[in-house]
Amino acid sequence: MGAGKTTVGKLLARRLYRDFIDIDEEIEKAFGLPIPEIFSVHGEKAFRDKERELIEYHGSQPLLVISVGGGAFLREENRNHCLANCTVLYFDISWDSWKERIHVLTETRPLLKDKTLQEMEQLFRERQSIYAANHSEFQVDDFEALEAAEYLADSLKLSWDIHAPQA
Ligand SMILES: Nc1ncnc2c1ncn2[C@@H]1O[C@H](COP(=O)(O)OP(=O)(O)OP(=O)(O)O)[C@@H](O)[C@H]1O
Ligand SMILES: O=C(O)C1=C[C@@H](O)[C@@H](O)[C@H](O)C1
Ligand SMILES: [Mg+2]
Repeated sequence: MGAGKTTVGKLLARRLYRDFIDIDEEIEKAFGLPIPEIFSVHGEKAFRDKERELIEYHGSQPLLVISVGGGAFLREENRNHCLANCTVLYFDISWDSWKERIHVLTETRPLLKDKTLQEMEQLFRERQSIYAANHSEFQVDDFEALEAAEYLADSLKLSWDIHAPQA
């Protein structure tokens, strides 16, 4: 959560000439409400069910850059679907860097609401293992968003050049 998937994903899509889909934004459109209100009015389960449905749909479309929400991989079906149909990039951020971002995250991320710093650290650390379900890890700490997008675009292009089927 808050590692930069939406910010960098949007920039990366532009560099790869791909359309960009942000699953959180699609969920908000589906409910016609911002995320904190979806959680308070409909509950987290309704949010997660819609997230599941939209990941299944968009994650099956070709040639997209998709940003999922920070909790999407808590569900095994989401992990399996993305791993089977997409190239999954994990944005790894250290606790020290993440701590600096808390102030911009708390208003819009209901799971951080009313949590102490210690409780946030616990949530941050207990989630690390689920993010091991990926195809490639990217350490975001030392990159500005634009640099991160450029680095990822170059890496993906290089990997496509190396692995492209021979004509
Ligand atoms: N590389 C970066 N360096 C500094 N700040 C960044 C960077 N990437 C994103 N940010 C800032 O961090 C905040 C969270 O970024 P963003 O919303 O892209 O995260 P996210 O991974 O999509 O989060 P979520 O999992 O909640 O969807 C934003 O305020 C954004 O401007
Ligand atoms: O990490 C999470 O569980 C979440 C992250 C956000 O992207 C949103 O999907 C929502 O606030 C939940
Ligand atoms: Mg996001």
